[in-house]
Amino acid sequence: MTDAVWSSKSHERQRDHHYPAVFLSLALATLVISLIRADYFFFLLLRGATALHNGMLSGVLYSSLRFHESNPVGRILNRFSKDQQVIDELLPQAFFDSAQSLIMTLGAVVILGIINPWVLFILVPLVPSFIWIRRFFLKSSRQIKRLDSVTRSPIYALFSSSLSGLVTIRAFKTEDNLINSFIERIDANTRAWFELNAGVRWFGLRLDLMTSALTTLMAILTVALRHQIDASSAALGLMYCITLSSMFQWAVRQSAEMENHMTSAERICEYSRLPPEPDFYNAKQKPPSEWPTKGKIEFKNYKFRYRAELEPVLKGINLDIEPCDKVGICGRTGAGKSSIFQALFRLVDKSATEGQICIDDIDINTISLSDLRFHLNIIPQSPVLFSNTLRYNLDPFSKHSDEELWIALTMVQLQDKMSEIPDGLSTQIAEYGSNFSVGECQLICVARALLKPSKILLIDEATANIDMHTDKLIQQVIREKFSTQTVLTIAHRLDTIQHSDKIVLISDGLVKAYGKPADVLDDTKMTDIDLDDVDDMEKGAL
Ligand SMILES: Nc1ncnc2c1ncn2[C@@H]1O[C@H](COP(=O)(O)OP(=O)(O)OP(=O)(O)O)[C@@H](O)[C@H]1O
Repeated sequence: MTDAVWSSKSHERQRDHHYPAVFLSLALATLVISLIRADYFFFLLLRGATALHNGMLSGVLYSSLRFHESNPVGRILNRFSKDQQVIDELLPQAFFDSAQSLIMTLGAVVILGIINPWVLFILVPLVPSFIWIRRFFLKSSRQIKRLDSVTRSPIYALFSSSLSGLVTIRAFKTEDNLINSFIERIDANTRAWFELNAGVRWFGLRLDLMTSALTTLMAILTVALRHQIDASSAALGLMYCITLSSMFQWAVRQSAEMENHMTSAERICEYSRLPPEPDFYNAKQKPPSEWPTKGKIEFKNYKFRYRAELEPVLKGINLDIEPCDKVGICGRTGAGKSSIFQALFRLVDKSATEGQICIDDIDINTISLSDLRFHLNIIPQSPVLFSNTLRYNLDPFSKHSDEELWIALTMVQLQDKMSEIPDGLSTQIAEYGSNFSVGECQLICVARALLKPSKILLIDEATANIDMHTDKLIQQVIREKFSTQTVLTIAHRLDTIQHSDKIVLISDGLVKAYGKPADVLDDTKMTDIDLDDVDDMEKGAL
């Protein structure tokens, strides 16, 4: 019968003309569908990975200070590097493989069912067994995967802190200790990684055994039913069965892998959902765009804690700072000087504070953080420079001309140094400003502050690493350039603040003295002040 069909003229014509056309059309359709699929898949992949990354980035950037205090930088870097890499590369691959293999497996099962329906009975116990063993494997592999991710963070943390403290490590000759603790951390991470791989092999072996059982049973069935199935169908069935074994095994393995990789997505989403600082953009009232016009600052019985459960570090500050005053803040280490600036920038949650701080009669708690911080100017204790050009570091929002930037550099005595560098304003500043001295970095920050129009400037020991002569010049520049602004300066050296309009002496979170420098330093008027503080101040050692 078959011979008759093969030899029939119509079939020969079909074989010569119709079948090649069908095959060609199918091949072309497959090509087009594959291209569309690949394109769409990469489009989805990019969108998904970008959305997850951006969500995590804004979660971290808008999170509170508390989050950054309790999470070492290595932990954050781990999520931005390894977890993001899993989302970018491994998860899509596993998803793609498992989906494709599963669909091909279904196709193979349908063909097997058509050739030899008895095979479908074998699948009845096999499929639940596959599902059960997959679930069993996933229970432990997910935990081990989490362990793998968690033990990687300390490696990043140690690496980044070792790089920034390299000079100290070499000076104290503790390279060996560092290397040993590095090896310990890598061992801890490798143990988790090894266990994960051992688990994958264990799972793979069980899957291999189960699919081999399927092939064996199929072979036995084919032999047993040899009279009912023709030879070509039997061969086709066996071939599909062998392919099905490896394909189904791969599909199950990759789907399990996919679930394991989802722990990275889970970790990234966790950072996307970090609670942002409250009232960042929205608040009870919006200050006028020119606010603060005068620069008057009032502290009214102000108490400040770093966390609601901690003791207050500012214990009831009462202070009236008049517009345009230059106020020096001094006190012992840990007295609470920097905390005053943290309070002005509202770096801790409102619930951890009591009392009021008013700037130009507006309670800073009633306006949004973005409005408040936008209108304050600060030169921080440790200079913050970005690895970008000098121009970017001076004027990140490109609001000034090159001429204005050079004027600012001239004011901080940096013009000679910078004009000697061939690239001038386009000089690349290395990470943390490591290609400049700490003093020079501080001067760049002072120049940046000079360029920002703001009625209030806060200076946190910004000239601590600068020689006396330059310090004096900078103080003079600040007095002249910021004559119409209110300037609060924290200083350890008395010289830095001796020309201030007023001096505040902070002791144990309270204002111990406030007045003209001469008055504050006059022993007769300070009977209630801790004289040790003044002695130390006069020695320039506070
Ligand atoms: N992030 C923080 N979490 C908890 N407590 C903190 C934090 N930062 C500072 N403190 C505590 O608050 C107190 C005041 O610290 P603050 O930094 O304001 O002192 P300071 O007078 O500026 O000291 P220094 O002159 O050394 O910079 C200190 O006892 C310090 O231990």
